[in-house]
Amino acid sequence: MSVSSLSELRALCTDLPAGSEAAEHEARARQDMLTKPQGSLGRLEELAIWLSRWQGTARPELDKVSVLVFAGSHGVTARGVSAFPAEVTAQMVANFANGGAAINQLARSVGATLKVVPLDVERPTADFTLAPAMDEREFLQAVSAGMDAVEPDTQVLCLGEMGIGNTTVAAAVAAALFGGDGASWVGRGTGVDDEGLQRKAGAVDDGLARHAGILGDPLMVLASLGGRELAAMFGASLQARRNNIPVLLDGFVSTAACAPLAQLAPNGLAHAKAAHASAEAGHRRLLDALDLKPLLDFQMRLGEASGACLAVGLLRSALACHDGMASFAEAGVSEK
Ligand SMILES: O=C(O)c1ccc[n+]([C@@H]2O[C@H](COP(=O)([O-])O)[C@@H](O)[C@H]2O)c1
Ligand SMILES: Cc1cc2nc[nH]c2cc1C
Repeated sequence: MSVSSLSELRALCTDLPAGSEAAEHEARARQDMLTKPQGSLGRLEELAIWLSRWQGTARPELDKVSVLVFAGSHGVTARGVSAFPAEVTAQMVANFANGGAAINQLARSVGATLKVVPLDVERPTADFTLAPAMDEREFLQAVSAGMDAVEPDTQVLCLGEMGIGNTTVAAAVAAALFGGDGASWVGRGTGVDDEGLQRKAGAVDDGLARHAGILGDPLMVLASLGGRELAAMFGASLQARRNNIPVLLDGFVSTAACAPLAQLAPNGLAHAKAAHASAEAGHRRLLDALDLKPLLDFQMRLGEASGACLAVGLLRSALACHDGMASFAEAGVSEK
């Protein structure tokens, strides 16, 4: 689908389906009949019920798990904000294609299909400290690419990215959406030293000052301070919602990219779970601001949808119980 104006995109974001309350209700009733004290499987129960709501059935399935990794390049890398050179983004796209990256192994290990979508990686966005990262046309193109990448029969979507410099970009987006200065949102990303960390905070502060006039508009924030892969993840999360597809968010960058949806519509991210708490400094604060509780805390800070992929195993375990357990009546076990 090609979104041709910001107003069209805004309208799409405010008219979102809410999932099936009936399926959620039925799934909860089933959980309460299974041979365990009610609630004793904790968040595993919640996951099965969440999948039921968004798949619209009390017996959800995970035969088609998709991992989308969007890649983009960033003008702000000129400010020395990453421990790695900008060309690593294109090099890693080649590595994904050759099957050599972490996400290739993780996706295979959980039976997920991996699609990598490079977005003009040879043409960086503008440095957001000097100009809007993307103009409206470029932004809408990236959002549309994200929407188009979502296959409607997907049963769970893992959303991730690759883009040298994008933890600075994500910090700028988070600061613009939720307030606070650069220093309060930046982290070490791929491993910058103390001076690099200061350069990151300075870049975010300069970006906030340059774009002060649009900070109240979540879509303009994403266009002006974001990047193509962030815009695409936003588009993919929107398209997933339009198709009632549950989403696993990955780390700081993936969460920041999708955060505007929560500001544009009440419960805009109800179809999404935070798969993990990234080791990137700002992630917990961002998750708190969005009222998202991470499923895992593995000190991961890779990106690539790696954390999201890891959480697919939890979903499979949740459904194994939801599907396979006997009820008290079936098993002849006495209730309390
Ligand atoms: O999303 C996260 O939590 C995350 C935390 C640290 C690093 N990353 C990945 O590292 C790259 C960005 O780091 P940097 O230092 O270049 O801003 C980018 O390719 C991300 O996928 C991602
Ligand atoms: C090697 C490398 C792999 C990555 N994957 C996601 N971000 C990355 C950053 C680097 C530097």
